[in-house]
Amino acid sequence: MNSIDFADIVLKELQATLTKVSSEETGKLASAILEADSIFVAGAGRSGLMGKAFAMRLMHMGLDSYVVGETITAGITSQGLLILCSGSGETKSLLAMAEKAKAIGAKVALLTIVPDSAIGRIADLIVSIPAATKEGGHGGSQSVQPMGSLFEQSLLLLLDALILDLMSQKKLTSGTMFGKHANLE
Ligand SMILES: O=C([C@H](O)CO)[C@H](O)[C@H](O)COP(=O)(O)O
Repeated sequence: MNSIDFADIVLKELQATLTKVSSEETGKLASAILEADSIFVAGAGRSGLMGKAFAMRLMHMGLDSYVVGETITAGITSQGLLILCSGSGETKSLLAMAEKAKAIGAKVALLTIVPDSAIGRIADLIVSIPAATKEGGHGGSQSVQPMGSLFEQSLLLLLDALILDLMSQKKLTSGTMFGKHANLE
C-alpha cells in the first residue's frame, strides 16, 4: 500500500461518515449561526484547528466571529453562540467553557462523535459525526487512521459545507468574501 492507496481509503471513510450526518442537525446549526449576534468557536488539539478554519470563513462572511482564547476575542453575551468541536465531548476545558456560556445565557452547539457526553448533555444543539473516537471505535465506527483523524477531517469538510449553505442563504460569493481576507500576510 502506498500513500495514494491510503488516500483512497481515507476518502471512502469520509464519504461513509459524512453521508450519515443529519441535515436536520446541520440546518439547526446554520439557523443558530444566522440568529446569533456573535459566534465563538473552540476546540482542543486538531479538533480546534478545524474550528479555527471555520471561524475564519465566518469572519469572511461578515459575521462577528471569534476563536476562543485569542487576545482580541470579545466576551460572549446571552445573544451569542458558542460552537464547540470535540470528538469525545469530554474535553474538560471545553466543558468549562460550555458551562460558563450557558450560565451567561448563550447558546452552546457541539459537533461530536459522542452526543451522550458531558458537553453533549448540556449543549442546546448537537451535530453528530459518527466517526471513530481517538481511543478507538464508537458505536461500531472504525478507521484505519490514527486517533481522531477521521473525525477531524469530517469536521473540516462538514464545516466547509455548512459555509456553502450559509453563503447561499446570505447570497454571498467567494469574490465578496475575499474582500475581507487578511491583506497583511
Ligand atoms: O488533537 C486531538 C487528537 O489528535 C486526536 O486525534 C484531539 O482533537 C484533542 O485531543 C481534543 O480531543 P476532543 O475534544 O475529543 O476532540
